[in-house]
Amino acid sequence: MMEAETVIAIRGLTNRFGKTVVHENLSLEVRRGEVLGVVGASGSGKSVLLRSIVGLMTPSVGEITMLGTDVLGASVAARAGVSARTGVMFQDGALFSALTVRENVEAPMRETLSVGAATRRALADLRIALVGLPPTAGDLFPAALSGGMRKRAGLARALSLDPEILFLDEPTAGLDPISASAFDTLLNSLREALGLTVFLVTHDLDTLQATCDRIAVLAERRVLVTGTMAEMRDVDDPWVHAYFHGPRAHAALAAVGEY
Ligand SMILES: Nc1ncnc2c1ncn2[C@@H]1O[C@H](COP(=O)(O)OP(=O)(O)OP(=O)(O)O)[C@@H](O)[C@H]1O
Repeated sequence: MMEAETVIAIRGLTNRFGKTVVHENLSLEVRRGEVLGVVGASGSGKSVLLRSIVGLMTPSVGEITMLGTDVLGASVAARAGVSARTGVMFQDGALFSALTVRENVEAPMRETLSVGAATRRALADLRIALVGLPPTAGDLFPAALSGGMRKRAGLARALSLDPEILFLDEPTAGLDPISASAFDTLLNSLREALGLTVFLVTHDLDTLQATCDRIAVLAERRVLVTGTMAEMRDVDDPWVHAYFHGPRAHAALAAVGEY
């Protein structure tokens, strides 16, 4: 079998804030087409890792290659070229409250695509339909949306430029279990339809079970272990054991008949 292409390679990453060392010599690879779930205790540096990769912060030390570009050493233009091939959905959706959903989805296009207003609008409406929002949602402001709809709107904006890699920070946090499960289903169908690579930060064991090919555990300032959900159950580490054998893990696995 051919090895899948590596689309993100992180080597020797160190992040510190003053005396706090969040990451030290961290390495991780993400392969094309996979959904990689990133888990770890609160404060283990999941968000800092995501922010380092997408260029929202500059790591103290290390190398990050994304889609073949050394992003930390790249020119602003090269960096922007890589960003245009990725989409990011932040935990609260991070929508502009003064813009409608459609305008939010159009925002990344305005900076990157040289297309007219009508085409931009049509592309935005396609994304809105893709994430399962009704056509009327395009004219609404974020404040008028339910939590689940706001997540979908954030996802539509992350998909604005038809990205190859999608970054999701806690996409199901704050959703009721039915909405969370609907989001997992949506992610699976989009991933299939669009051939996405997904970097997913989550605490949600049901989401890990339902969507991820591989899991990376952040602990001790690095990626302690990577593997499938099943492999995580055999990892000999107190945090990993507690997380993947706790009552919530049992419930998540029981739901799919694996326990
Ligand atoms: N801009 C910053 N300045 C100083 N410290 C920061 C900054 N951003 C993050 N940190 C620190 O880095 C550590 C990791 O934070 P991060 O938000 O990545 O954790 P996390 O794993 O995403 O946690 P959670 O699961 O609670 O969201 C924390 O100790 C945090 O206080």
